[in-house]
Amino acid sequence: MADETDAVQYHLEVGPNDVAETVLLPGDTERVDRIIGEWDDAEEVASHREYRTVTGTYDETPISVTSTGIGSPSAAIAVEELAAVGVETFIRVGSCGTIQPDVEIGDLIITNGAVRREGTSTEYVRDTYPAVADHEVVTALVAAAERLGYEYHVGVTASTDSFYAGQGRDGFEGFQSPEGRALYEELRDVNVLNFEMEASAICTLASIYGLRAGAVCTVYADRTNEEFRVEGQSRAAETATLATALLAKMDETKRAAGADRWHAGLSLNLD
Ligand SMILES: O=P(O)(O)O[C@H]1O[C@H](CO)[C@@H](O)[C@H]1O
Ligand SMILES: O=c1cc[nH]c(=O)[nH]1
Repeated sequence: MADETDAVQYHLEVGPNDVAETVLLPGDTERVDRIIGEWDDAEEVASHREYRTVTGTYDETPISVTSTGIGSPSAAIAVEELAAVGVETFIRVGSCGTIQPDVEIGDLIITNGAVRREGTSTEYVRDTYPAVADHEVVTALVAAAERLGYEYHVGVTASTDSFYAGQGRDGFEGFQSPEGRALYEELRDVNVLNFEMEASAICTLASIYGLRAGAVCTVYADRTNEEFRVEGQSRAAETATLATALLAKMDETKRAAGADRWHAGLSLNLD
C-alpha cells in the first residue's frame, strides 16, 4: 500500500494506506463500477465531489481507481493528492474521439504522448515541455491489449479543455471557434489519433514528479464521419486492470535483475 503522508487529502478524502501504488483514473464516476467489476475484490475508501476512490486486488496485485471528473483541472488535483499519499503509477481509463479514418468506434487508443491543448499543465511548466507517457506503462498496456485480443492503436493524443469548440465541433447554433476546425484538420494531418481531455495533464504532472503515467481510451466518437456510439466500454477497463498486474510483474522482474528500467532484454512471464 502507498504510504507517504498522514494527511487526509482535501478533495479526494483519501488518506495514508487507502490506495495502492497504481491507480486507474477514469473521468466518469460511473466507470468506476465497470472497472472494479474486473477485480477479485474491491472496497470504496472515499467519495467526495467527482472523486470516487475504490481499492482492491486483481490477480494478487493491489489496485485502486479514482474518478477524476471531466477535464484537466480536476484530473491534476487527483494526481497531486494521490501522489501525496504515495501513488507512483497513474493509468487514465477514458473515452475519446478519433480523427483518423483507420480507427473504428470501440477500438482502444494507447497514448504514447499528448499534444498539450489544455491549460492546466501550462500552470506547471512551459508548453514546449512534452507530455510523454511512461514507456513501461505503454508496454504494459500494449501487452494487455494483445493478450485480451482487442483492436488497439498506439500514438499521439490531443488533450483539450473544450469538448465542443476545442475539438472542432459545432457549438450552439453552429458556432465555430476561429481555430477549431483548422486545428482538427492540422492534427489529423500530422497523425494525431484522438481527442480527449485529461491525458496530457496527467502525463505532464507525472513526468515532472518522476512518476509513471499513461492512458488507454475507448473510441466512442468517429470524427471522420461524426458517428458517436458508446461501444466497447469494458475494453479499456479490462486492459488497464491487466496492465496493472503486468506492471507489478515487470517491477518484480526488474528487481530480480537489478535493473532500474524495463527493457527488451528482460523477459516477462505473462502467465
Ligand atoms: O470518458 P472520460 O474518461 O470522462 O473521458 C472523456 O469524456 C469526457 C468528455 O465527454 C472527457 O473527460 C473526455 O476526456
Ligand atoms: O470525441 C470525444 C469523445 C469523448 N471524449 C472527448 O473528449 N471527445
